[in-house]
Amino acid sequence: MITPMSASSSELRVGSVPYLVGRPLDHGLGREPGITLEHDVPARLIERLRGGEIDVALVSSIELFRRPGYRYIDGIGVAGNGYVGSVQVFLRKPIQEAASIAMDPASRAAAALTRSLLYEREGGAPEFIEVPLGADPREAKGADAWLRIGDAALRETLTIDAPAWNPSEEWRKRTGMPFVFAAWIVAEDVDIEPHLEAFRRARENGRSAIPALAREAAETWRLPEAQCLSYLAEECSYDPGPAMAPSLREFQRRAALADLCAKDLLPEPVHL
Ligand SMILES: C=C(O[C@@H]1C=C(C(=O)O)C=C[C@H]1O)C(=O)O
Repeated sequence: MITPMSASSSELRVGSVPYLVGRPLDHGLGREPGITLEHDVPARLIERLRGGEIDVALVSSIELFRRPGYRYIDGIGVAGNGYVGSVQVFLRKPIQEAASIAMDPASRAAAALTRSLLYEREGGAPEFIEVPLGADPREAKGADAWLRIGDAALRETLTIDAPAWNPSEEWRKRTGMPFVFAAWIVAEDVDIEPHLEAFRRARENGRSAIPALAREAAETWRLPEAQCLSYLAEECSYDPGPAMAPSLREFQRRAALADLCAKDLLPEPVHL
């Protein structure tokens, strides 16, 4: 794979999600010397990380357990404390009765979480319908429910009182832990250490920017500012800290049981 000429070999090529939930962690990162920052949906970021087109990505935690050689920045990531308005399984039938669920094609972590939580459902797991990238899972033929992530899910949640099942809330009930949706995943042989300070600064700047981010989102989407703020500041957390590694391990254990990842990969944490 030929890398773009604009990225010199010493530049760290960083990817992040295009959703509001990524902003508190990547704030100003693209203006740091030696770093280029691009946004793309999680499924595409993973392809680009695997293909060597990017070096680091704020992306689906499950990827850590699907390929050897990754590391991750410890202590920071996109985590759900419980209910999270931007990761929803919207329902046409109650979750216990849904025979088929269409998956958001952009998602990898929420998709694996949903599958692993329903793996041992009483009466058997539902069928999971994969739809192509760019397609709307809501339109999948015959689906009793559909998973949606990101801004589209958040806006649907806050504007329509649609029945939904919340995977992150279910995870909290079952495990008592926050759920880590996304981590800064570092590709093999990438020298992240000289750039760690920039990632720490982005997190600090992002923390201070949360009220402004909530205000902007509320204006753009014509939503109540208080709800956007409670989404960013309370439902989501960006500093899972020492809870991060045990939560990731528990996710790996449960996902491996459902055959969704390797049970024995041990990605190394990079201390910030
Ligand atoms: C909370 C979210 O976390 C995310 C969910 C991801 C996934 O399902 O693969 C990946 C990165 C994050 O964007 C969200 O997108 O709403």
